[in-house]
Amino acid sequence: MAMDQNELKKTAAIKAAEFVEDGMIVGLGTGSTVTFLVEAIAKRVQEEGLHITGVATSKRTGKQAKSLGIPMKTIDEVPHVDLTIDGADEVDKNFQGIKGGGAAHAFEKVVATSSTKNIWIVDETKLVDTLGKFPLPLEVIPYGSTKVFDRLQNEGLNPKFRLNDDGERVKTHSDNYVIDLYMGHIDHPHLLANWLISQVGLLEHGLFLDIVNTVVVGTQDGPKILEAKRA
Ligand SMILES: O=C[C@H](O)[C@H](O)[C@H](O)COP(=O)(O)O
Repeated sequence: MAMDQNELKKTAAIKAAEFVEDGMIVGLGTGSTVTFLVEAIAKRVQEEGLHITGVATSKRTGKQAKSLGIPMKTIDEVPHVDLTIDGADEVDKNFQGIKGGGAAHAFEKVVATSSTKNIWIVDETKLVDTLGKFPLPLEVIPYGSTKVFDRLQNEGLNPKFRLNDDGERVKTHSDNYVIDLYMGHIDHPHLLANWLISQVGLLEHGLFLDIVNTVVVGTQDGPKILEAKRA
């Protein structure tokens, strides 16, 4: 019987947990795939006596990891991170990706860019030829956010403030808004990333470029480890 998306995510997460080694400081991403990862790492901590320190990228991940007995520190309390494992919303053939479906991309990028190695865990439906079908998340400070929004609209980037089920604007952990760009396809991710990050008031975007060299993909034939051929 075919595995559903959640089962595929779980197989990728369990496989990726094998990359964690004794003594490591491990960045733990955010999202449904990472929930399986945290369970798998916690199992190794409990059953194998694996000693690690976790660094969470969201309150949700931190709470889960702590409750399962993984010793945790904040990103500001550790000198560096050895390995970060996180989910992603889209990954292209060059291992460039979109993250932030759960609005955690700013914290995730802080941890990822402090990490010696980064691994993504995804199910096979997230592998794409061109990024951008998944709306690109931005984190924008509330002050002047309509000005940022207007600029994005004038550039034809099709922005929408992200709303919760009550119709209110979604807030990140830093109390900022999320604007999603409904672009359909992103032909030049680096150019777009550079333009976005130069916009005042726009704190961070969900393009994660040249960050990951290993992707563990949950497929119907089992988890597959993809390695980028990057210098
Ligand atoms: O902000 C959320 C993160 O970037 C997630 O890693 C991403 O959205 C993937 O989430 P999920 O594993 O739930 O599909």
